[in-house]
Amino acid sequence: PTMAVRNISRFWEWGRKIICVGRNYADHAKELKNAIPTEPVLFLKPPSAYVREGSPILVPLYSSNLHHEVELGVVIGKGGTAIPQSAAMEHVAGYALCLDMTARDIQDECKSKGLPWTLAKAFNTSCPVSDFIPKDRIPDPGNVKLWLKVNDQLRQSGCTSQMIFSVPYLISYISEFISLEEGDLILTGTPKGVSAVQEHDELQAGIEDVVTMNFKVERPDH
Ligand SMILES: O=C([O-])CC(=O)C(=O)O
Ligand SMILES: [Mg+2]
Repeated sequence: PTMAVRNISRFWEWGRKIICVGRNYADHAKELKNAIPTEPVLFLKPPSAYVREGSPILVPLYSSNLHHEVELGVVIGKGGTAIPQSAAMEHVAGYALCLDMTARDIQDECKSKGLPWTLAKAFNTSCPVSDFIPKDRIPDPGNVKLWLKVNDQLRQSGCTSQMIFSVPYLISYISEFISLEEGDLILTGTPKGVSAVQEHDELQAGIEDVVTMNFKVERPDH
Protein backbone atom coordinates (compact mmCIF):
# COMPACT_ATOMS: atom_id res chain seq x y z
CA PRO A 1 0.00 0.00 0.00
CA THR A 2 1.25 3.46 -0.80
CA MET A 3 1.16 6.17 1.83
CA ALA A 4 0.71 9.65 0.42
CA VAL A 5 3.70 11.73 1.45
CA ARG A 6 2.47 15.05 2.74
CA ASN A 7 4.66 18.00 2.09
CA ILE A 8 4.40 20.88 4.56
CA SER A 9 5.00 23.33 1.70
CA ARG A 10 1.41 22.49 0.61
CA PHE A 11 -0.01 22.78 4.14
CA TRP A 12 -3.26 24.31 2.83
CA GLU A 13 -4.13 20.91 1.33
CA TRP A 14 -3.87 19.13 4.69
CA GLY A 15 -7.26 20.22 6.00
CA ARG A 16 -5.89 21.50 9.32
CA LYS A 17 -7.28 24.39 11.30
CA ILE A 18 -6.64 28.09 10.87
CA ILE A 19 -6.44 30.01 14.14
CA CYS A 20 -6.69 33.78 13.85
CA VAL A 21 -5.61 36.46 16.28
CA GLY A 22 -7.54 39.73 16.26
CA ARG A 23 -6.62 43.21 17.51
CA ASN A 24 -2.93 42.39 17.75
CA TYR A 25 -1.86 45.82 16.48
CA ALA A 26 -2.87 48.87 18.52
CA ASP A 27 -3.19 51.06 15.39
CA HIS A 28 -5.74 48.65 13.85
CA ALA A 29 -7.66 48.17 17.13
CA LYS A 30 -7.96 51.98 17.27
CA GLU A 31 -9.11 52.45 13.67
CA LEU A 32 -12.06 50.13 14.41
CA LYS A 33 -12.63 51.77 17.81
CA ASN A 34 -11.84 48.60 19.74
CA ALA A 35 -10.04 48.53 23.09
CA ILE A 36 -6.40 47.37 23.18
CA PRO A 37 -6.68 43.73 24.31
CA THR A 38 -4.98 42.47 27.44
CA GLU A 39 -5.21 38.87 26.16
CA PRO A 40 -5.18 37.67 22.53
CA VAL A 41 -8.58 37.68 20.79
CA LEU A 42 -9.00 34.35 18.94
CA PHE A 43 -11.30 33.05 16.23
CA LEU A 44 -11.15 30.25 13.65
CA LYS A 45 -11.45 29.73 9.93
CA PRO A 46 -12.15 26.30 8.40
CA PRO A 47 -9.79 24.77 5.79
CA SER A 48 -12.44 25.56 3.13
CA ALA A 49 -11.44 29.24 3.59
CA TYR A 50 -8.13 28.70 1.78
CA VAL A 51 -7.65 30.19 -1.66
CA ARG A 52 -4.46 30.20 -3.69
CA GLU A 53 -3.13 32.54 -6.35
CA GLY A 54 -4.85 31.91 -9.67
CA SER A 55 -8.27 31.58 -8.02
CA PRO A 56 -10.37 34.62 -7.12
CA ILE A 57 -11.43 35.97 -3.73
CA LEU A 58 -15.23 35.76 -3.77
CA VAL A 59 -17.35 38.50 -2.17
CA PRO A 60 -20.01 36.81 -0.01
CA LEU A 61 -23.42 37.62 -1.51
CA TYR A 62 -24.67 38.78 1.90
CA SER A 63 -21.96 41.44 2.34
CA SER A 64 -21.56 44.90 0.85
CA ASN A 65 -18.38 45.78 2.79
CA LEU A 66 -15.65 43.19 2.24
CA HIS A 67 -12.34 44.26 3.84
CA HIS A 68 -8.77 43.11 3.32
CA GLU A 69 -6.49 42.44 6.31
CA VAL A 70 -2.88 41.56 5.49
CA GLU A 71 -1.27 39.29 8.10
CA LEU A 72 1.79 37.17 8.79
CA GLY A 73 0.81 33.48 8.92
CA VAL A 74 2.80 30.99 11.01
CA VAL A 75 2.80 27.36 9.81
CA ILE A 76 3.11 24.77 12.58
CA GLY A 77 5.63 21.99 11.92
CA LYS A 78 5.45 20.10 15.21
CA GLY A 79 2.26 19.79 17.22
CA GLY A 80 1.94 20.32 20.95
CA THR A 81 -0.18 21.29 23.94
CA ALA A 82 0.76 23.98 26.48
CA ILE A 83 3.99 24.75 24.61
CA PRO A 84 6.26 26.98 26.71
CA GLN A 85 7.22 30.28 25.07
CA SER A 86 10.89 29.28 25.27
CA ALA A 87 10.25 26.23 23.03
CA ALA A 88 7.64 27.81 20.76
CA MET A 89 9.89 28.49 17.76
CA GLU A 90 10.82 24.78 17.58
CA HIS A 91 7.19 24.16 16.59
CA VAL A 92 7.34 26.50 13.58
CA ALA A 93 7.93 24.99 10.11
CA GLY A 94 7.67 28.28 8.27
CA TYR A 95 5.41 31.13 7.32
CA ALA A 96 2.92 32.33 4.72
CA LEU A 97 1.62 35.73 3.78
CA CYS A 98 -2.13 35.65 4.42
CA LEU A 99 -5.21 37.79 4.04
CA ASP A 100 -7.94 37.68 6.67
CA MET A 101 -10.82 38.66 4.39
CA THR A 102 -13.61 40.10 6.54
CA ALA A 103 -17.23 40.95 5.79
CA ARG A 104 -17.05 44.08 7.96
CA ASP A 105 -20.78 44.86 7.80
CA ILE A 106 -21.60 41.36 9.04
CA GLN A 107 -18.92 41.56 11.74
CA ASP A 108 -20.36 44.90 12.95
CA GLU A 109 -23.82 43.31 13.13
CA CYS A 110 -22.43 40.27 15.02
CA LYS A 111 -20.56 42.54 17.44
CA SER A 112 -23.63 44.61 18.21
CA LYS A 113 -25.76 41.50 18.77
CA GLY A 114 -23.03 39.72 20.77
CA LEU A 115 -22.94 36.90 18.20
CA PRO A 116 -19.92 34.97 16.85
CA TRP A 117 -18.05 36.22 13.78
CA THR A 118 -18.32 33.02 11.74
CA LEU A 119 -20.09 34.38 8.66
CA ALA A 120 -17.98 37.56 8.79
CA LYS A 121 -14.65 35.73 8.81
CA ALA A 122 -14.90 32.05 7.84
CA PHE A 123 -16.67 31.99 4.44
CA ASN A 124 -15.19 30.35 1.31
CA THR A 125 -12.04 32.17 0.07
CA SER A 126 -11.71 34.21 3.29
CA CYS A 127 -8.09 33.04 3.68
CA PRO A 128 -5.90 33.77 0.63
CA VAL A 129 -2.38 32.37 1.23
CA SER A 130 0.99 32.84 -0.48
CA ASP A 131 3.49 30.14 -1.25
CA PHE A 132 5.00 28.48 1.83
CA ILE A 133 7.97 30.41 3.22
CA PRO A 134 10.58 28.13 4.86
CA LYS A 135 11.48 29.18 8.41
CA ASP A 136 15.05 30.20 7.56
CA ARG A 137 13.81 32.87 5.09
CA ILE A 138 12.43 34.85 8.06
CA PRO A 139 15.07 34.86 10.79
CA ASP A 140 12.98 37.09 13.08
CA PRO A 141 9.14 36.86 12.91
CA GLY A 142 9.07 39.95 15.16
CA ASN A 143 10.57 42.11 12.39
CA VAL A 144 8.64 41.40 9.20
CA LYS A 145 7.42 44.22 6.94
CA LEU A 146 3.96 43.60 5.43
CA TRP A 147 2.19 45.65 2.77
CA LEU A 148 -0.97 45.49 0.69
CA LYS A 149 -2.08 47.42 -2.40
CA VAL A 150 -5.52 47.62 -4.01
CA ASN A 151 -5.35 48.45 -7.73
CA ASP A 152 -1.75 49.66 -7.23
CA GLN A 153 -2.64 51.98 -4.34
CA LEU A 154 -0.89 51.27 -1.05
CA ARG A 155 -3.46 50.64 1.70
CA GLN A 156 -1.59 48.75 4.41
CA SER A 157 2.04 48.93 5.45
CA GLY A 158 3.16 47.66 8.82
CA CYS A 159 5.78 45.72 10.69
CA THR A 160 5.30 42.74 13.00
CA SER A 161 7.45 44.63 15.53
CA GLN A 162 4.17 46.52 16.24
CA MET A 163 2.37 43.34 17.35
CA ILE A 164 1.07 43.42 20.92
CA PHE A 165 1.59 39.65 21.37
CA SER A 166 4.68 38.06 19.78
CA VAL A 167 4.70 34.84 17.73
CA PRO A 168 6.22 32.74 20.58
CA TYR A 169 3.70 34.20 23.04
CA LEU A 170 0.80 33.40 20.69
CA ILE A 171 1.96 29.79 20.13
CA SER A 172 2.23 29.28 23.87
CA TYR A 173 -1.09 31.01 24.65
CA ILE A 174 -3.13 29.26 21.94
CA SER A 175 -1.70 25.80 22.65
CA GLU A 176 -2.83 26.00 26.29
CA PHE A 177 -6.44 25.80 25.08
CA ILE A 178 -6.29 24.41 21.54
CA SER A 179 -3.63 21.79 20.81
CA LEU A 180 -1.57 22.69 17.77
CA GLU A 181 -1.04 20.11 15.02
CA GLU A 182 1.43 19.87 12.17
CA GLY A 183 -0.02 21.85 9.25
CA ASP A 184 -2.04 24.29 11.36
CA LEU A 185 -1.82 27.95 10.43
CA ILE A 186 -1.89 30.91 12.83
CA LEU A 187 -2.86 34.34 11.44
CA THR A 188 -1.23 36.91 13.68
CA GLY A 189 -3.45 39.97 13.14
CA THR A 190 -3.44 42.98 10.85
CA PRO A 191 -1.88 46.44 11.08
CA LYS A 192 -3.94 49.55 10.28
CA GLY A 193 -5.23 50.50 6.85
CA VAL A 194 -8.01 47.95 6.32
CA SER A 195 -10.46 49.06 3.64
CA ALA A 196 -13.22 47.84 1.35
CA VAL A 197 -12.68 45.95 -1.89
CA GLN A 198 -15.10 45.50 -4.80
CA GLU A 199 -15.66 43.07 -7.60
CA HIS A 200 -12.83 43.36 -10.22
CA ASP A 201 -10.33 44.87 -7.75
CA GLU A 202 -6.77 43.54 -7.89
CA LEU A 203 -5.06 42.93 -4.56
CA GLN A 204 -1.30 42.68 -4.30
CA ALA A 205 0.42 41.96 -1.00
CA GLY A 206 3.94 41.25 0.08
CA ILE A 207 6.46 40.59 2.78
CA GLU A 208 9.37 42.89 2.02
CA ASP A 209 12.27 41.01 0.36
CA VAL A 210 10.51 37.63 0.78
CA VAL A 211 7.28 37.10 -1.15
CA THR A 212 4.49 38.81 -3.12
CA MET A 213 1.08 37.55 -4.17
CA ASN A 214 -1.84 38.72 -6.33
CA PHE A 215 -5.56 38.06 -6.08
CA LYS A 216 -8.57 39.28 -8.01
CA VAL A 217 -11.91 39.94 -6.33
CA GLU A 218 -15.01 38.47 -7.99
CA ARG A 219 -18.71 37.90 -7.29
CA PRO A 220 -19.71 34.25 -7.03
CA ASP A 221 -22.22 33.07 -9.65
CA HIS A 222 -24.46 31.27 -7.17
O1 LIG B 1 -11.58 41.97 12.49
C1 LIG B 1 -10.74 42.46 13.25
O2 LIG B 1 -10.57 43.67 13.37
C2 LIG B 1 -9.89 41.57 14.09
C3 LIG B 1 -8.83 40.98 13.27
O3 LIG B 1 -9.01 40.01 12.56
C4 LIG B 1 -7.48 41.60 13.26
O4 LIG B 1 -7.24 42.53 14.03
O5 LIG B 1 -6.65 41.16 12.47
MG1 LIG C 1 -7.46 39.75 11.11
